[in-house]
Amino acid sequence: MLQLSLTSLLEQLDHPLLAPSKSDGLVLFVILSLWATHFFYSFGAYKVPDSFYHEVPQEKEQGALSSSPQTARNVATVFSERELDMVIFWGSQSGRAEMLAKRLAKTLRDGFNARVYAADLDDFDHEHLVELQEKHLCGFVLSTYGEGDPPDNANGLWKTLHEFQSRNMNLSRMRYVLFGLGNSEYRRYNEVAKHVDRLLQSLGAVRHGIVGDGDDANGMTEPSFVRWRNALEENLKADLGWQKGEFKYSPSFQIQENPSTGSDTVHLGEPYAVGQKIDLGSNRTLKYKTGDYLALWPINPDGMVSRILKALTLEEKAHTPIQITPVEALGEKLAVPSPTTYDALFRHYLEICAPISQELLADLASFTTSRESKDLLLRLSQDDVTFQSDVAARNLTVVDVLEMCGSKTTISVPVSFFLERFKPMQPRSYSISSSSIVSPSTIALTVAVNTALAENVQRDIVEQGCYGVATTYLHALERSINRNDTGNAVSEPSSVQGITGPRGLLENHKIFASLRTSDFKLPLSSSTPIIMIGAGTGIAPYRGFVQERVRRQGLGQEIGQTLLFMGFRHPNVDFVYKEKWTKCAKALGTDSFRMWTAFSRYNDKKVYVQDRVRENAKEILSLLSNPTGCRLYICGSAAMAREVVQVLSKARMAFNGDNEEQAAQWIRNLRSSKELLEDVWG
Ligand SMILES: Cc1cc2nc3c(=O)[nH]c(=O)nc-3n(C[C@H](O)[C@H](O)[C@H](O)COP(=O)(O)O)c2cc1C
Repeated sequence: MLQLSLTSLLEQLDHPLLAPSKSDGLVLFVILSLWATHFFYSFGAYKVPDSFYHEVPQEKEQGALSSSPQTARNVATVFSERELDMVIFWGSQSGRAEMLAKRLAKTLRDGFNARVYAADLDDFDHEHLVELQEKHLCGFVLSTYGEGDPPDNANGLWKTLHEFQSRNMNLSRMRYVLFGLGNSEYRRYNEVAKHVDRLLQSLGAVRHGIVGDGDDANGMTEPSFVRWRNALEENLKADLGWQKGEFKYSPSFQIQENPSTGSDTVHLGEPYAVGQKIDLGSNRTLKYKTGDYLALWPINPDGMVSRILKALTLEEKAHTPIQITPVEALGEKLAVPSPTTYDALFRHYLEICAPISQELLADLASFTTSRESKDLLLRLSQDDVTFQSDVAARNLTVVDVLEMCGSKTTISVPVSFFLERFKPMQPRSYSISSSSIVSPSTIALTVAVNTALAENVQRDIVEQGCYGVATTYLHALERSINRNDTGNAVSEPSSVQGITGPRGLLENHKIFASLRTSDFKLPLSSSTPIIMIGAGTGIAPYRGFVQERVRRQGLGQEIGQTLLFMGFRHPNVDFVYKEKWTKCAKALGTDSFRMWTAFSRYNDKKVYVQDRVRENAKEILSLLSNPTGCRLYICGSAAMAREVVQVLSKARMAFNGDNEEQAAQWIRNLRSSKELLEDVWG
């Protein structure tokens, strides 16, 4: 997991490096846009994979739940002082567990009229768990990362529970419920929740209900969570005597319209991460390195913003300054800046383009006064099959659903609900696909865009469903540059405000972005052999790698074996950089550079990149045993990476006589020595 301190997260990118120019980066982008049109006509809408949300800045404020700073980090004191029924802790890296913990707290508050709060694990010192009383119920919503590791903000709990175990401590007064988030494509599926449960059980703590598990691999996180929560509600009634009352929405945030707010203090869309004002413009010497990431802050398109403002009848007040404050007693933290405006809130600070969940649909039903709308929302949300076909398959967003319900007369959703239930806008990380020595002042990205959809969105042609917010934004930017250069609009992007940014900060095609370093780097010596394996946009960093090797060869350096394995769907659809690879092959010579392609939708026989790896496994193994070193890269989906690793392990067993454990150890060694570098998602 990559980490960045928030202060270094963003710079205003008026440095020429990150203001896209018409050269390499954008030429590249045009090529890709054309490719992407075909690609997505055939295979559906583009969604930015969850794993692009690499980091969630964890708030470091202390004691949000307690009145006294001395006792703020002691959960037992917080329970007593605030007369709480339950605290639900989240351990989350990219925000999903956090969101679920907050939702659970809200559902239990509104449904049971209980005093339930969600809290960041990092805000507490967990040795105080021993002071809990039996009436104090704890909830844990925990995701798993890396090799079955806890998310950063769960490290404290992890360490404390291990210490408790080694000291034979007793937690028998502790009562808890637990839901884990993971992805069964990973070897250690949901390991953190399972392990925390084992630790708590061994310490004598009492669990209510089962350990819930949401599997990202098959999109089951959401339905599993809802099922687990429904069962939990039954447990709370049966075991703890909690009583369900009439649903009563209690806003966690107060919104005050304040037209006289000084305009200088209003946040109009400048990047913001919890509690942090982002430093704009302090760094004028940005430099990237081949293999780094560009983290881009996207902007929701005008069409979506105006549709949501209309659905909430806020159009007239779109630019009125609003002050947002947490309702004190609830202790919920605000993840967007205040004061701001409704327009900036929906344009810059909330992820309103995400696909709507089953649970959100059900919750929207409580805000409608129309029987018809209520029935529609409940029907769509309660039946899994109908939800899949009528909502999920169409990638519907909250905006689509509000429009389906008609005007404000039939559904009136408070803005506070959006603040509670929608993720704050997060930057998307893209592997940079240019070489810093070949193209030091222009960054190239390899991005798949549904161009037809993106253009409709930019032209305000109402298009239902969600799409990649960042890629649509990049596409609009590219179109805007082309229009300006030729004076001849290719399309007429209406997202002018989005493109020029708040207070015109992004005029002349600038973007809010930051550089993120990575380990995914070329070896120091260009004579070291490299093996690159990737599929889809996973080939992005390899473009930069190969460019760099060609340049180094031009400078007279010796170039080691350079093997490239690429997986695409169809040679005429998504085989990007075809000519570039051919040119590189010529430049480097076939002694140094060789490439293999695998197409999964070309012939009757589906061929995947791992099949090409299998065919060439002997040579790959031999290069990896090169005494002077070799580097193996895998970039793309986690499923593909796992298959590739499996193929190599099997080859190792076949050719080197390893048993299964020895082959697994060989892979572990490659990883720890950084001879094997992986950049995977999903
Ligand atoms: C880099 C990375 C590593 C992951 N490692 C694991 C893993 O070892 N085991 C697992 O079950 N899930 C793993 N996952 C899946 C996450 O746990 C899952 O996507 C979860 O919903 C993320 O929740 P969060 O947003 O609260 O952090 C990994 C995800 C990423 C992006």
